[in-house]
Amino acid sequence: MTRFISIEGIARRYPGKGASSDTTIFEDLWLSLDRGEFGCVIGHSGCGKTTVLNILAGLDAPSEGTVIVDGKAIAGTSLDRAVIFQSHALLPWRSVLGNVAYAVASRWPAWPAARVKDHARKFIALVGLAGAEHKRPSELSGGMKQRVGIARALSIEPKILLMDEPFSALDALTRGTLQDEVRRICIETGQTSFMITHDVDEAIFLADKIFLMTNGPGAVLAEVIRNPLPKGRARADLHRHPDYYPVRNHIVDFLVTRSRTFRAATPGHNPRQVPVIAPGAERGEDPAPAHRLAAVAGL
Ligand SMILES: Nc1ncnc2c1ncn2[C@@H]1O[C@H](COP(=O)(O)OP(=O)(O)OP(=O)(O)O)[C@@H](O)[C@H]1O
Repeated sequence: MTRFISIEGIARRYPGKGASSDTTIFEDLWLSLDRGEFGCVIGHSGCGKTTVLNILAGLDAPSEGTVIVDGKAIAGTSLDRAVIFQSHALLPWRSVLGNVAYAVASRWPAWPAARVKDHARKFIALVGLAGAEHKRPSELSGGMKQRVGIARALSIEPKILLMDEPFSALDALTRGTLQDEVRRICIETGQTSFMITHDVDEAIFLADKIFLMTNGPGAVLAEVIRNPLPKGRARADLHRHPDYYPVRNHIVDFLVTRSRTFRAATPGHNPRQVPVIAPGAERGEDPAPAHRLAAVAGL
């Protein structure tokens, strides 16, 4: 089956200082997403999550391996891949409309100004900022700025939305509201998305697939969790679903212990055949071994 995003055996190494050998941040990483899927990467600081996202964005290049998006190997940045960072990076001298319209005009340079503005307004409304089009970034709250960042990224109708901890700088209430909006928009628009988070609940709420990375250096993709929660899940009720704690406990156990010991404890691990598991999918049983799916994370 052809995957929409296919990361094929990538590694990232940095040269060592002086005579010392190279440092391998992660290696032999294989993972894939189908069109319209939402993937989240979880792993400890330094395992290379941002590096993977930067490689997908074309901002960095792998030392080995290839990334294929929609059938083509990526080379450099592209408006097909939009990135939302933790800090919003808005142009301070432009209004909300100006910031989003700037991206739209870059994507479709031949469009007349009125069409660019109409298109930008549609996405500003989609993130709940209708009425704030004329405001400058200095007049907006952190949450509103991040909404502008989301509108700007979505307005160019990217093939992939890449998000690097987009909500981590926001207060809990705003974070929750924006998680709801991103989920709604991604489902409504069929947006393929790849996100880094340290927040286990955020991953369980948003993701179809959760990629668990071991600690770096020399990190590997250990497992892929196929989220067993129903598509129509609501954030407020997440903890009431019978599959919620099995998934959460599995991820937390991984982060607390197995992310550190995984490589030594799993000598037969095949990075191309990473287990795909759905903890708790058949309720009340020991999750991990019982529900290993036959599928693999790579090709
Ligand atoms: N230019 C560089 N030269 C050497 N090492 C680098 C360079 N850039 C990044 N690294 C190292 O690569 C590793 C992975 O960095 P990365 O930011 O991808 O990790 P991360 O998992 O996203 O971490 P965090 O969760 O803290 O954001 C880190 O140990 C970092 O020090």
